[in-house]
Amino acid sequence: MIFTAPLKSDSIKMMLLGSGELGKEVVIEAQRLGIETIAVDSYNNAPAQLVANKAYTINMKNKDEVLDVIRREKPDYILPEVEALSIEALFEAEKEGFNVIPNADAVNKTMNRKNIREFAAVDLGIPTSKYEFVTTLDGLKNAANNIGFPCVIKPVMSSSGHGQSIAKSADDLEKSWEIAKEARGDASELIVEEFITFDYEITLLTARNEKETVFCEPIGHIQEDGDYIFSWQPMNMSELAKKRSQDLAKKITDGLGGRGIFGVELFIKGDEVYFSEVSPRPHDTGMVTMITQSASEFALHVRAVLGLPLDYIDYGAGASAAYKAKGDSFNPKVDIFDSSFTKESIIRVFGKPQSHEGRRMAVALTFDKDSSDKALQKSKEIIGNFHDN
Ligand SMILES: Nc1ncnc2c1ncn2[C@@H]1O[C@H](COP(=O)(O)OP(=O)(O)OP(=O)(O)O)[C@@H](O)[C@H]1O
Ligand SMILES: NCC(=O)N[C@@H]1O[C@H](COP(=O)([O-])[O-])[C@@H](O)[C@H]1O
Ligand SMILES: [Mg+2]
Repeated sequence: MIFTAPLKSDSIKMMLLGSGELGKEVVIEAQRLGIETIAVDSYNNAPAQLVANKAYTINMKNKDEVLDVIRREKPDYILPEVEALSIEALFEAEKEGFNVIPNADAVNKTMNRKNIREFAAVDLGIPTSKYEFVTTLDGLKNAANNIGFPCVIKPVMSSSGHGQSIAKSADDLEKSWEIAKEARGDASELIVEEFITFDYEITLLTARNEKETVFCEPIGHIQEDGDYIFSWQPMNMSELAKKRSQDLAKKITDGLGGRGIFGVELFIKGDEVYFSEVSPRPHDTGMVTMITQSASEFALHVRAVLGLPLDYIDYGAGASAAYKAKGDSFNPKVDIFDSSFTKESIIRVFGKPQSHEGRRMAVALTFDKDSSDKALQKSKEIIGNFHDN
């Protein structure tokens, strides 16, 4: 195939539905290939809007508003970047002939834990934790009893740990019920999951188009309150666990179909691999690829979307540490010492217009040719030296 690059940026259009830190990097990579970018989100000056050709601020959960920007701009590709958006609009857009990445059905399946869990466990026969779905507090109590303690309770629609809790005993269930209600997604239905005492967890970035599927080296990560704080690549795994992880990722991404990169989240215990969930888009833990790979997960996403070859060079080991705001501000600032800028580090400040406690605002990326442990240590040191202004 020949890729005819647009030499001025108005002949291929990509629209991002969601414009956070991940979308910002996608926009930059698309623009590097001459593509026109349109960044849509529910607040002004979202990170990707700061760098895109055009920006729209709309209610992303409103079908008509989403369809309106799509019909007005007529993008060649629509890239959902957040989960909280009108899925009806994506189905309708697809019906009208627009190209949703990877496809509306995959976005629908992955944005709802019930859909993706049943697709993986029932339709594809992939190993997962034990699970039940509930809609009432009594239902939750029953399900937790069946599954056993500790168990993990999550709204079927939520991300970044919102509304999620671990119940250690029956006494915790009412609190878990309340926590789930506060979630930003649809908290009317919950999943109760067996707590997997994994040795470690990974994101297996998997890029696919019609011609090939490419796996990045596995990314290990640490989550706090259901949100990632550190990631490193490569995660040292047994050959068997790695092979099983790749086979599982191939199965789930082939099942979802379409073009793009996917973040397949897996729990590993010995050589056993459990599927947790999958993002049909770049993954936050995958920001580390901006320092470890010649083509980051964002560049691979853009290439996969365009149907271009997905090969790249692995430079070595790296790590990422997320910087989260300590307080609320309309003029957020952070002090970063000179010593954070080394030949083996990259600092990315997202440019979010507003901070609130716990909001991810920046990331430190570090490189170490041979050791992810050393890279991780360096990223922890750098982030530990960030001071709220
Ligand atoms: N069944 C489980 N057993 C053990 N740990 C779990 C389980 N489910 C979730 N966790 C822990 O909580 C983290 C977040 O869970 P999950 O990925 O389902 O939520 P999320 O809100 O979608 O997160 P994100 O959007 O950041 O990927 C997991 O990465 C894992 O560390
Ligand atoms: N785990 C999903 C994830 O990391 N998504 C990333 O966070 C942004 C929202 O940030 P905000 O909540 O600070 O607005 C999203 O737009 C996306 O870039
Ligand atoms: Mg997750």
